[in-house]
Amino acid sequence: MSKTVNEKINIAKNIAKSHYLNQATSTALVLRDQLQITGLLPPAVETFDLQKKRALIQLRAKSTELEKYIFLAWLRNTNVRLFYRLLIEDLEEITPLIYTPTVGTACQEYSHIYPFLAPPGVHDGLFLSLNDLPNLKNIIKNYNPYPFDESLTPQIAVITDGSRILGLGDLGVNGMGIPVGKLQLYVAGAGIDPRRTLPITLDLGTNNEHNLKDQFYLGLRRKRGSDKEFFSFLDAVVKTLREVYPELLIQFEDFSSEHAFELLKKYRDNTFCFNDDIQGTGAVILSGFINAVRLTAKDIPPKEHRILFFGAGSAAVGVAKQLLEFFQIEHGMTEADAKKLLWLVDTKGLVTFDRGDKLADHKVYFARKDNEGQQFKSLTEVIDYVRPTALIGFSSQGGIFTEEILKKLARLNKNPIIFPLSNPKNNAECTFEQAMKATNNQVIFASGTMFPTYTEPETGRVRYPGQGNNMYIFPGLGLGALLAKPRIITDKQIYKSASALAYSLTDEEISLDMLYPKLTRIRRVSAEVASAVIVQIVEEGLARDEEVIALVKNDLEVLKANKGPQWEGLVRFVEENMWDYGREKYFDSKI
Ligand SMILES: O=C([O-])CC(=O)C(=O)O
Ligand SMILES: [Mg+2]
Repeated sequence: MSKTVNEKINIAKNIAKSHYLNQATSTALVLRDQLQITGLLPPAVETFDLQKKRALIQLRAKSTELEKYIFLAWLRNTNVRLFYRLLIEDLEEITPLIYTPTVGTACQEYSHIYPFLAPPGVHDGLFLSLNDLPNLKNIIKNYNPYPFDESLTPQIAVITDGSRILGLGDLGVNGMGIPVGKLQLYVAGAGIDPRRTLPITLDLGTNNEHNLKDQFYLGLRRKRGSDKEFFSFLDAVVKTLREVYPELLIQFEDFSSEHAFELLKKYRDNTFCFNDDIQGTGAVILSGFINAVRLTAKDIPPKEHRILFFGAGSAAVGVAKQLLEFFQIEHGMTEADAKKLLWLVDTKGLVTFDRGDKLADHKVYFARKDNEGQQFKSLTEVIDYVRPTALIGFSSQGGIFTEEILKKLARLNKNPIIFPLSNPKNNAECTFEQAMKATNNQVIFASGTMFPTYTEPETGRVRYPGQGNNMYIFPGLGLGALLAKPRIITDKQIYKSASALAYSLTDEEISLDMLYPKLTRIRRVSAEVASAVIVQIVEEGLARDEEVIALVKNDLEVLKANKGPQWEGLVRFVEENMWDYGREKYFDSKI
């Protein structure tokens, strides 16, 4: 419904200081008069381009990554569209500043940098503490970043309890940087409307002694309580969120492993939700693995891979489960045979049935039974025993893939697959450069946080590290689900997101041996991921959006008649539904 000029001005007056519609120095003089803000801005009227240029210069003048993070947070909270223009147009430069690795430092420092994050009236996200239990509904309604348009209710919430932030452990409410950061990637990567995102941090206390002693720590000063307390609080939060926003998609993020698995089990069949660390990371690594299998196919038949996980938390087990599906679906293996290709190592060594300790539930399924009573403790011992073709790190132990380990892998394989996936950068098990040098440039590599490219000294050839980060999956997965409107997210939808990502590589990317597409293509890639998810939702009979159902059926017919490229109509529809910083112009100088 289009608004009349007067309505627009009324809205504008109400929100003259709105961070969303703020055009600052781009506001036309006539509009400044109408809004009664003449004199409150310097006289020059600038273009959006010039504003962006100044913002970039200011950003680049900051001397530390944390200062850049603070600057960008301030920009986002005062001028949303300028911020997103910067992020979208300079994605490779800005993403590491708002997300991993810098977001890790920002979370560690959150209580110290807090006052500079949000000007009055602007909220970074919603905090729900145990003390809020009696009043959850009203508090949830307090979070309303755009009260002037009732259609702009939240569509996606990213929720953490701060108990396992990246590989940094329990950071309590300081974990707020993560939901905020992830939702910015939803906007940049898949065009979710920034006004419809809801970052939530739950405060159930923290076991982080450093935070508890820090005078500036902004959360409850108490330790985390029992599982019973945790699950009943989560029940109340999820139930109330669904009452207030029945169509809300919930992304669980950075919960401690045990809780993460339990929450997913509890809610996956009755709530519109997924877990990013288990399912999103699982999908993104599966996708990189599909391409790694392709690259090594002439030397290793897919069914002969031997995959060693160093680290056995939520992400590792999530990836292992998806690889299991891959070998069954794509290579016709039985579940039992596929499981034999996977080994898990935790802090006590190779995960075996007869190790003598009580295994956490999520590890039991993958515990080896064929170890003939032998136990293997150190990584070196395990590697000598398993002789892996692929080594996947989820240990949060920076540098643990030493030169010796990397060389061992290179002796065992022509092209060893090495994925040091722990975040942020300092926790990565090795760097790209180390892996290239130790393997004579033969490694097939992906990390969780992006490393720089590597130039082979002998040939001058530039090599590209893969970034196996779930930011290639969750934005597209979320967008697809929001458009098709299923009531739940199924494993098959997640699987389809992974294969769509794997097959989204262009010929150029394939010729460069890349495992993942270039980050600069993220919107197109997200559209392809979203489309694959939508098709799956329709095929499962779960779609509730008539337009989407009709589109998929139409594309199917075109496909059957061999008339055009697969799902092109759908991909276009998805792209048309992406928010863009330039699309709305309430403050156009014409009004
Ligand atoms: O945020 C990231 O970079 C990936 C992720 O979910 C995690 O490490 O927990
Ligand atoms: Mg995470």
